[in-house]
Amino acid sequence: MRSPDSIPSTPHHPAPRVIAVASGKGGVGKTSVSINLAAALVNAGQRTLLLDTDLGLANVDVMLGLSPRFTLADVFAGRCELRDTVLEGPNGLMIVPAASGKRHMTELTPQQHVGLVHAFSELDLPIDTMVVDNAAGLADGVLTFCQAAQEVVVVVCDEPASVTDAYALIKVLSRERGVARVQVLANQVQHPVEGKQLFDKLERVTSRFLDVTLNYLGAIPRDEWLRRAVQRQESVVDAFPSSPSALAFRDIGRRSRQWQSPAAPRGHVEFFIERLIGTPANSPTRSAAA
Ligand SMILES: Nc1ncnc2c1ncn2[C@@H]1O[C@H](COP(=O)(O)OP(=O)(O)OP(=O)(O)O)[C@@H](O)[C@H]1O
Repeated sequence: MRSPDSIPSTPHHPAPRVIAVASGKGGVGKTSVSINLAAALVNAGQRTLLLDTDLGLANVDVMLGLSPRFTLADVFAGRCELRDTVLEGPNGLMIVPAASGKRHMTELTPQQHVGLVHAFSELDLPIDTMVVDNAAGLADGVLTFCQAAQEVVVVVCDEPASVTDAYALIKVLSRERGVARVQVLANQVQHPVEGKQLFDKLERVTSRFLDVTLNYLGAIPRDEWLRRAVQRQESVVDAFPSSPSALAFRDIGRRSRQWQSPAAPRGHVEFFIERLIGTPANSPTRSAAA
């Protein structure tokens, strides 16, 4: 990555809104949600970038049938700049892929996670929204990317471990990272009521023990069309636009403007912070990702 003295002056494009998708437990459909939410936002006319930060088990590129020339692993190894990793996906969706199976990529230091967050301020692309697909679990990288986003979407499904792990994630984000608002998305529901019941269950505990506001984004049905789309290496939004899950994603994407983003930066590590506060990019932590 570039050294601080070769950083260009203030970028031309306004700061995009950053949505971090996380779940605590693995396998609940977080990557499917990230891909389809990004595709739905593109459908709604937003210029969208999908960032895969699952540095140990990346799969956004595989799920979309893309063959990246460079990934984030190459950025950290100094083989390319962050901008070189950006791939063009379906309908102009931009994608920054991670690297699968590179064990050392899961061992990045907290400074390197922060460095990656700051490196995005230099990426002067015309983006309205960036969707960040996180790894499962509560590792430092997940917490840093969620903390640095304007919105955190926690994906839950109707399994006890999913609900307890989602609660554990929200608790750490709230108590240790100052996250004050979390969007909850129920996935793989059998019936719309099930999604709201899951949300109510989570909210009952968080409102009792944590200082965090939960907002219910809605539910994505368990849908055989989504599985077929995965097999075709496409988003269900593009492959089967009138399927139940595609309609639900499009509805959530359309409403995303009303999630009430905070107007001002929160004053800690944040994606595109330099652009939000309107000063030239110049952070000593920037070179940490190099
Ligand atoms: N709404 C849904 N309907 C049907 N199948 C789904 C749905 N959401 C996800 N799946 C299926 O569940 C499986 C896991 O999904 P996905 O890889 O998105 O989960 P994940 O939470 O990102 O997993 P991990 O954290 O382990 O990477 C996939 O095979 C996907 O096809």
